[in-house]
Parts: sequence; structure tokens; C-alpha cells
Amino acid sequence: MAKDNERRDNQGYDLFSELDDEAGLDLQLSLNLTDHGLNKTGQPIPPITLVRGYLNAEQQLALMKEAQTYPLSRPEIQVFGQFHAIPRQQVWFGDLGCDYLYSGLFIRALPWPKYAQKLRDKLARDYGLASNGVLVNRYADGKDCMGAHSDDEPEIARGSHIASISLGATRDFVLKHKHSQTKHCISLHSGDLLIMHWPMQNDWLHSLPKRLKVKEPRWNYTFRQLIVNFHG
Ligand SMILES: O=C(O)CCC(=O)C(=O)O
Ligand SMILES: [Fe+2]
Repeated sequence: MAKDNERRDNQGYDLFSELDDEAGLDLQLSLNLTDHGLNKTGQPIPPITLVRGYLNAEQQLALMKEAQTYPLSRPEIQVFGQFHAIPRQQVWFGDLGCDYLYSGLFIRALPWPKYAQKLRDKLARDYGLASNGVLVNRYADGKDCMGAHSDDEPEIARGSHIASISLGATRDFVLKHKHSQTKHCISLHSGDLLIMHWPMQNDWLHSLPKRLKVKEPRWNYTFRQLIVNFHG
């Protein structure tokens, strides 16, 4: 199938050209919680949109194949004075002037790979989701994880949304409200799109907890809109 992808792609067939009728649309907004008020029982609801099966099997394969070539690293970050390697691998791609200071690490943007760029364009076409950088995380198995955080760095453009694409193993994604006990757990499958709408990061933390039963790798792409030349 991957060979077929390449052949058709080389012939000018664009794998990422339009929203696939079979994907997403029917299921789109199956969990649309964009009204970031309170639900009937008075609990806060996060401003997110979940689009199940946004990417079809061919698109997922093309991206996963490309992801094998990414220059991933496992940088060390300082937590309470001690250095620890992050429990996953990552790489940041972006436009010129879109470097990122993330968990105290200064990450210079690498140029966009072909399919990551096509996915960025598709998100802009399908949902008007503008982005000028993407953080790719690779979780080798269920031991790899991401702790609770908000994507609220000062270089993230005000009013912008963060689009998160999942590939590979299914993993739980947990949202926790900052000022109440409210928690939501969403199972993210390969091909799903999760949109974290502005201003979700003000009020909610999110995490990808360990799941020791998971033995397969997962990739996640979070497309972000940064203020250009924020770091000079
Ligand atoms: O892997 C995920 O689904 C979450 C990634 C994330 O929160 C981030 O990159 O900031
Ligand atoms: Fe995040």
C-alpha cells in the first residue's frame, strides 16, 4: 500500500488534497464541546472539538513512514534543579523565525518535511486552522508519556487554536480543569484530530499518562501558531 501511495503521489495525485468523504465528516463534532461554559450539572466543559478518523489509512501511512526519518531527540529538562531526559522523543518543525522556547529549552525550527507540511495545509483548508510550527512527539510505548501542562508559552499567538493529530497506538488523553476537580479522559486513535480551542490553555491542563499495557509506538503532531520572530 505504501508503494502505491508513492506511485500515485509521484504522478501528481495529492494524498492530502481534500477532506475525505469517508473520513471525519459524519463523525465530525461527535464530541463537540466548543461551548466552554458549564454543563447541566454545573461542571466546566473544555473548548475542544474531536474529529474521529480525520486522516484516512493512506494519509496515516504516508505520515508514519515520513516520521521514521525525523531527527528526533530526547532532550534533558530541569525539574526542581535536577536534569531529566524527557520520557518521549520530539522534534520541532516551523517557518523561519518560529523558534520555540518549550520547558526551558530553546528549539530552533527545522524546515517542514513534505507530509507534515501537507497536513498543515489541509488543516488550514478544512478548518481554517493556521499554524507556523508543529511539535512532533514520539512515544515508543506506554512507558513514554507527557505530564500535565498547558500550552501557554508567551510566543503562542493570542486567539490561536492548537490542532493535535494522533498516529499509531491508541492512548488516553486527560484534560483536568485548573480550578475544579473536573477531569475528562478521551481515547485518541490513529487518524483522530483534536482541536484545542482558544482559550482552553488558560483553564485546563492536559496530559498523556503512562499506559503500561501499550506496547506500540504513537506519534502526535501539535500544530501551533507562534508570533514570528518572538525570539529575535
Ligand atoms: O501527545 C499528545 O497527545 C499531547 C501532546 C502535547 O500535549 C504537546 O505536545 O504539548
Ligand atoms: Fe500540550
